[in-house]
Amino acid sequence: MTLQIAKRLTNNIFTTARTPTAGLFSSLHRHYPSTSSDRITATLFPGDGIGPEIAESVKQVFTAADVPIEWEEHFVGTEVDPRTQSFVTWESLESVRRNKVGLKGPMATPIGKGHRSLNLTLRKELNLYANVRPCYSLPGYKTRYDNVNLVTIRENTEGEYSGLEHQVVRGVVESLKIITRQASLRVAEYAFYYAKTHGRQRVSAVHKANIMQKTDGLFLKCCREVADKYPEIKYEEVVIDNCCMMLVKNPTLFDVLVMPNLYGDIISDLCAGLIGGLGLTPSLNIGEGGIALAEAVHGSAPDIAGKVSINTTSSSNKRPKCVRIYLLLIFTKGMFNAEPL
Ligand SMILES: NC(=O)C1=CN([C@@H]2O[C@H](COP(=O)(O)OP(=O)(O)OC[C@H]3O[C@@H](n4cnc5c(N)ncnc54)[C@H](O)[C@@H]3O)[C@@H](O)[C@H]2O)C=CC1
Ligand SMILES: CC(C)CC(=O)C(=O)O
Repeated sequence: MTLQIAKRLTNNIFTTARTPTAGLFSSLHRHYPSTSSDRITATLFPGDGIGPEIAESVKQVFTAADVPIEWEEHFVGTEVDPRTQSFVTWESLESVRRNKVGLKGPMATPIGKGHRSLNLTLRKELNLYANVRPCYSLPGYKTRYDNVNLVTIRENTEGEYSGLEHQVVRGVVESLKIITRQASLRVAEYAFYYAKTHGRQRVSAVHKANIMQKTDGLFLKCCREVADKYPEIKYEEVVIDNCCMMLVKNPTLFDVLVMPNLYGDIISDLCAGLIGGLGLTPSLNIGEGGIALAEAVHGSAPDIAGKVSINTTSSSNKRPKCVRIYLLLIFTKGMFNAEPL
């Protein structure tokens, strides 16, 4: 039944998405076995703000669709766990490590104060090194562009989000941007492997190496090294500011984009805007050892939480939110075609 629903939905949705649906279905087969005795256990973090509302819909959809899945629900703790130095508990991390697959709602982080970001804890502790964010125009959903079909792949563990900030003297603070060869190579490897296994033609590395010569320079060097191993994939480099302009002017100029952490955070929101908003874009955090933790691109949206106005496609679109969430999962399951490193 799951596959029938998936097929009907994807036939409607993916006709213009030009995604390799055959691969999508084989991956669904792999991950949703046909016998109900083979149940998948997945970790579920309802998260904050609109997160619990979304999580509730996911559960309802999966129950209605008879998906053979058991949710292992985990909530953010009320006290800092000394083992993680975060409100994310050690038991939650162990659940994802054990199940290898999970879905997380958005988690709020206070601005400019407070505890270690919950998202950063998950990404760093679970080594979720690549954040894959596909962005496709949805048929029937009119925006300025009809033909967006790109994927951003964001380095997810370091860069500007290393969480290393301190005061040098009063009135002067420093934030360290860390770029390592190891993390840059593995995200570049993932991007090229993803491009190859998804029939994509081109990988663009997004950077600001003209100014950040050492950090972004190393990132580019790693991308070039990996590019040499994939002669069949066209490789190019685009400066981040120019990339923003090109994306807004003509998103079809891009295929797969790989970039350091902060740029990926910003560019993926920009891309969501191209196709209608943050309610439309899924993402999958890929970790070492085959971990895959799916989440939406958006945050906890405190401004609309509890108002039953979560925009899952758009306020003017009548597609129910549960369908959108189901699609999100189908999208993210499709990403399993690229084997994690
Ligand atoms: N992966 C995660 O868990 C993320 C968490 N955050 C956290 O979320 C909190 C709120 O962050 P914001 O900057 O406000 O970003 P946000 O993504 O939560 O919201 C930005 C705007 O988009 C709207 N929006 C978001 N999701 C929507 C949806 N599904 N349907 C309709 N409208 C939607 C919101 O109403 C808001 O106007 C912060 O604490 C932030 O740190 C932010 C981004 C990602
Ligand atoms: C709060 C951030 C670390 C998360 C974020 O902005 C994102 O996932 O896009």
